[in-house]
Amino acid sequence: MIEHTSLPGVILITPPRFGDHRGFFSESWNKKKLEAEGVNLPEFVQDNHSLSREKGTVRGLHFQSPPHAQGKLVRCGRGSIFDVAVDVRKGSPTYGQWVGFELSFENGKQLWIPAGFLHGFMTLTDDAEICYKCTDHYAPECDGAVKWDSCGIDWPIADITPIISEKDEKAQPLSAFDTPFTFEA
Ligand SMILES: Cc1cn([C@H]2C[C@H](O)[C@@H](COP(=O)(O)OP(=O)(O)O[C@H]3O[C@H](C)C(=O)[C@H](O)[C@H]3O)O2)c(=O)[nH]c1=O
Repeated sequence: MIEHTSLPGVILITPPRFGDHRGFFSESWNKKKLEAEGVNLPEFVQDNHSLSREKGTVRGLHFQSPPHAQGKLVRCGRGSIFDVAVDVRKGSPTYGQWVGFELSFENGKQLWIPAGFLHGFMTLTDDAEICYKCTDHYAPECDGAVKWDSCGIDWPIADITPIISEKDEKAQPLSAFDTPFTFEA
């Protein structure tokens, strides 16, 4: 159920599914069971849900700066996405490094992204829905974005002009980004 990634702190979580002739049941979030596997996540205070209608949509790379930095536990409830985390903590030995994974309704995988990492995704199907838990509330004054194609990410659908928001269109490249996060060893 737990897979640590090449970015320490970023974790893949795959809750078990109990299938039967009707379909399946899964506990999509169970604090006690995760802690039993040594995964202690901060308290979640807000759940988000977004739908991206078309394949090739990119949302991100986003963050909220302190004092409202957010950790996120992301899952894909319909369709499929390529979900990405980028380490932007000042002083981190993995600063600027990224990991990306396919999260889908089919594979049931979830990605835990701690505060101090950028988060973004590219949809691999039409009608991709994500549901994600956040460790702090939305704070527009702390909301920020880094240009989706400025971190060397190997996005799975190459040579496309993704569908992105006006905010993401205007985002600054990672090279110009002055991170508000520090690395706590
Ligand atoms: C994030 C957020 C947004 N909003 C409102 C603000 C806008 O009127 C509207 C769309 O917001 P935005 O364009 O920022 O939504 P996304 O592009 O999906 O942004 C999110 O996508 C990336 C991948 C993330 O990880 C963040 O959670 C978040 O930045 O929802 C709220 O009311 N509450 C919220 O928590």
